[in-house]
Amino acid sequence: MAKRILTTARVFSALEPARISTAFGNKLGSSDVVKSLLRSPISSSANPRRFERGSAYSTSPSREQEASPLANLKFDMSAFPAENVRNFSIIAHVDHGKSTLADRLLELTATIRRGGPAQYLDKLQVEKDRGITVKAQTVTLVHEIDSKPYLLNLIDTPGHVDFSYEVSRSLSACQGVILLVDAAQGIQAQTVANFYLAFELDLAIIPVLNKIDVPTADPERCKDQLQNMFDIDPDSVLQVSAKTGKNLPELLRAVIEHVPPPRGSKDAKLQVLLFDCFFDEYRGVICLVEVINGVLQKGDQVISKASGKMYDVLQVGVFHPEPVPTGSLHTGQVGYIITGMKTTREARIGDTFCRTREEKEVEALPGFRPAKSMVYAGLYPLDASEFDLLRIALEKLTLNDASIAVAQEATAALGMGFRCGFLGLLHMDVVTQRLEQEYNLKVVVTPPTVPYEVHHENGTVETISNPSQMPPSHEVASILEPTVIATIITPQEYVGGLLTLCSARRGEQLEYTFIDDARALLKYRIPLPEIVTGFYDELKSKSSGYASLDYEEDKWVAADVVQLSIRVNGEPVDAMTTLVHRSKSLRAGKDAVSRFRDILSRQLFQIAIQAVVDNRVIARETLSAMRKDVLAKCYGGDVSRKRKLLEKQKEGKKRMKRVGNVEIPQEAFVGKPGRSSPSRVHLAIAVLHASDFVHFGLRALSLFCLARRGGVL
Ligand SMILES: Nc1nc2c(ncn2[C@@H]2O[C@H](COP(=O)(O)OP(=O)(O)OP(=O)(O)O)[C@@H](O)[C@H]2O)c(=O)[nH]1
Repeated sequence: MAKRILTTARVFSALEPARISTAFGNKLGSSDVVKSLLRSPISSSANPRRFERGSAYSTSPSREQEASPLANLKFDMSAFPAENVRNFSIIAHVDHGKSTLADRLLELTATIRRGGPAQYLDKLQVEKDRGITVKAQTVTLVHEIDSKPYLLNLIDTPGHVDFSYEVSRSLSACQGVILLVDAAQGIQAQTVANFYLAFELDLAIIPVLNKIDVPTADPERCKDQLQNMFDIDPDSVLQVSAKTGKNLPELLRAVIEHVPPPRGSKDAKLQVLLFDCFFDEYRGVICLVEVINGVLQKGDQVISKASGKMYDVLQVGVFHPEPVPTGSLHTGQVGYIITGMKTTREARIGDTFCRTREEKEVEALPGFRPAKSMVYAGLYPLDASEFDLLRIALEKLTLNDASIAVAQEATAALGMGFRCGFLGLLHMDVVTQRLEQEYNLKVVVTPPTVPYEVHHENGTVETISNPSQMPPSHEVASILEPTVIATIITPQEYVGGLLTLCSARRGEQLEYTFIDDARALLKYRIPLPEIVTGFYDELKSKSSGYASLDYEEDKWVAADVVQLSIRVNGEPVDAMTTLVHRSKSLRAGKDAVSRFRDILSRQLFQIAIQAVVDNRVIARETLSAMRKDVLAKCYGGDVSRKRKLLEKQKEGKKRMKRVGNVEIPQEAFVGKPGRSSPSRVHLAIAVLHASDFVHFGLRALSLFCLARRGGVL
């Protein structure tokens, strides 16, 4: 099928015999021609202030020392007409080497010094810790070929499925992509998804095999896969090593020769696409833009086509790799503008800016669909007194990441907190890690759930993201759940296990093809709730880690969904309420009560843990009472004395059962995301159920009194 669709793909023959005599590592970007295009150094006062610490673009002093001396020079943007501009992106599956390749390209063009920190563009602490890209980054490079200077705008994109929205947005500011494939791993699920993203946008695609230095690399097999899947001519595939730098000058030449220049006209009326933004503590919102037509200058007054608000352009610049003010951006160029916007909510991604006086004559660009939350979870401060700190931290995080949806909520078990919507489980994990690292906040995360569309008997429709808000079943006409189209690529020997997994997860098979003689591609429509409950982990374990997964949202379908609640000694634990498919409710109920039993510590009285669906107990576990050996001090064989002591103990326990309450450790509330559990979300300290420490004090006191009155416990 892919073959049929893709016969017209604009995949270019990337390779010609290397014509660049400069060896890898030469500072091409600082050649005389390039230098002449850079104006004199700007004064230190005009130097961009360092961006907010912890923000997407924060820089540490060591980073600045590593940055190119050219970062302190001012570009003469008019020296780069549109035909000398190339806007391109690197797209690939997770870990296929995008950020490493970006590093090498930055070094090759003398944008940063060689031997600096790895993955230069991955600036968030969480990106460095996990070795993944979360936020797309834009950087402007200057490169000279055949004595002609080019301005290259490179966007490094994330590879994980959660951030594919970020990729699609970034691609709208590009005319071409480097489709990077790990030569040892071959095509993976995100390779396919990203290829189609670029293909649908009609971008030039430069196929590149990376990691050819790895002994297990098999470039020929990968070329076959590219041909089978995407109809790419094997001779057009470039082979590089981002690690050693092999063939990278040729890659830059291929970009310049095969990515078309931006199509806009410098004489047309100003039209600017806003494709991303982030917040800087000192300068407010920084908008990342591509000038589609005309020339944008500092001091211009522009208007947003989406909101009708007017803004003065206070600063214009490019990232090289740190922000460098340029005073203007010309047709086709990608850079940033500062307009004095106060919040990132004001900057509508996909918006068009034009000159205020030309508003009527300039059309709005098509824009993007808004980011949608796929997974919801409750975030509660570990220490209830930190609620305000959590609110402030979430406000700050959402300034830089508008894809997090936040609404305040409260539960009896965990107190005040927030119900947050995320792009996926990894996104959720990243946000909780950032709360800890950047704001020193420890949070409890409840089990993730997906939104459901509830059609009421009275004809109204609402989307529910909190399971405890599900109306009683007699008020509900139908419930719809979201589904995704999942693409799985796996070595052939694991196909059987994965087919079983997909059908156990209520999947509907759409496609089953082979991408070469050893690997298969499976396409399934799977309900999203099945994906967020450990699907990825199971997929990896069933395929010994070899299968890869990508998914995109699909339609909403009717589902028999029920509310599963957990009761401890008859008291519902609202934070543990979940929505599950009826066919899975028994299994889920049994799992939940047995997990609870393992987590709860035994008390001096019996604890009943029940799973309830439609007011019916479907699973139960009983945690027996801890038994104090009241006979320990009773020497000799006086049976009646022993019996008396045991009777007293029994009586005491009965009374305790009535008044006693149960400590539920925080671990019980922590969600078990499918990909990786929020390990850093502090399971160490047990928190008290419902009421906090004051209540606990009172309870301890009453237990103590009881014990005194009962004589024996
Ligand atoms: N041997 C070898 N290793 C490489 C090469 N390119 C990248 N790597 C390694 O592969 C791993 C992943 O590289 P990254 O650059 O982080 O991959 P990525 O595609 O940016 O990852 P995400 O942003 O998470 O999607 C790192 O350990 C790199 O050092 C290469 O050409 N050869």
